[in-house]
Amino acid sequence: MRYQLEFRPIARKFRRSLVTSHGIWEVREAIILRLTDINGKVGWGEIAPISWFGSETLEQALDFCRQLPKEITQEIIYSIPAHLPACQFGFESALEGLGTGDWGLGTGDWEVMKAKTSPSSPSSPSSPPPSPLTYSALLPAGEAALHQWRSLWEEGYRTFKWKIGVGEIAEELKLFDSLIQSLPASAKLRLDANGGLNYQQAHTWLQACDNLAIEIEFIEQPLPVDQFSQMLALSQAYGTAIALDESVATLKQLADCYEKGWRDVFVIKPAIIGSPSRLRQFFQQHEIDAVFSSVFETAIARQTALKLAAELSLHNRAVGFGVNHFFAQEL
Ligand SMILES: O=C(O)CCC(=O)c1ccccc1C(=O)O
Ligand SMILES: [Mg+2]
Repeated sequence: MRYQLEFRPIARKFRRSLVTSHGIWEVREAIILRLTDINGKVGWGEIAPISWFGSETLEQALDFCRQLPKEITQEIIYSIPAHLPACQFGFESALEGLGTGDWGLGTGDWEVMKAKTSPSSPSSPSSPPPSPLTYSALLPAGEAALHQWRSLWEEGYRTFKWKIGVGEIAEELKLFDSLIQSLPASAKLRLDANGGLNYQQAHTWLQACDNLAIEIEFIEQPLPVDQFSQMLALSQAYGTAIALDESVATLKQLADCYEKGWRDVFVIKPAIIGSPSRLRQFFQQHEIDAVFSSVFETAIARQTALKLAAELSLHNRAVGFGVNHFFAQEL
């Protein structure tokens, strides 16, 4: 079977810029692609790389799309190289979705699709859509988290994630204390350092979490990717769980970390990890404690990512897809 390929770059501006220990992120760029078979059946895909996280760059993804013929085959799609993981995801999910109309995305039209995936569209709700999954809401970094959680709580979120390793540690520990004090007892909180702590600071944070009366669900990626053995030591030294995220950005990294003995939490970002079929294979072979997470994709990649989450997550972990409040407008 041959599929006609079309693709378009898109850009969406964050309502509030995303602040992590990697810096400030203002605009989410991605590529939307459409496959059409000879019967006119359409499949949508989205390539949403994050190069600072370990995937290809948007430019590399665009170059890859541009050098493809106008008509492509399944063989081409399943042989996309491992250094283009977001492309593997985008093309494979378009192929998988061919002719399906799940979640009201079953349109063949670019303009209709554009409206459906825009942040202001009612079909990309800011509250979680009905599904067996529970959702975690991403709080803004710094002090803004102290009041922002309330509106998210009202939308129905009960799990929250707060970025750390962004400001001064003493200041952040104070804010953390205030946040813990103000959150209802039934709320769950996870912390995400984006690799921004040093070994000493990681000890300080884990100690602070272990000392609380309530449980912090986990600390995500406390140390940089090259400090795997230190993170393994930390995960054995503290009661608070540690989740790897940047360390397992791609399937190869996921397999490597598992091989090297990681049995704590794994954050899985389906849209950048690589081929969905190989991700399924990995989950068939290994029972891992996985948390599925967004990369600020549109409803197109989100649909496939959440389908994978519903299929593959074993443990009762909220998925990190409560992020729509970060988006405002299309560019
Ligand atoms: O996982 C979540 O809860 C929200 C998504 C998120 O934090 C994120 C989104 C884009 C890029 C990196 C990250 C991250 O987890 O570090
Ligand atoms: Mg993270």
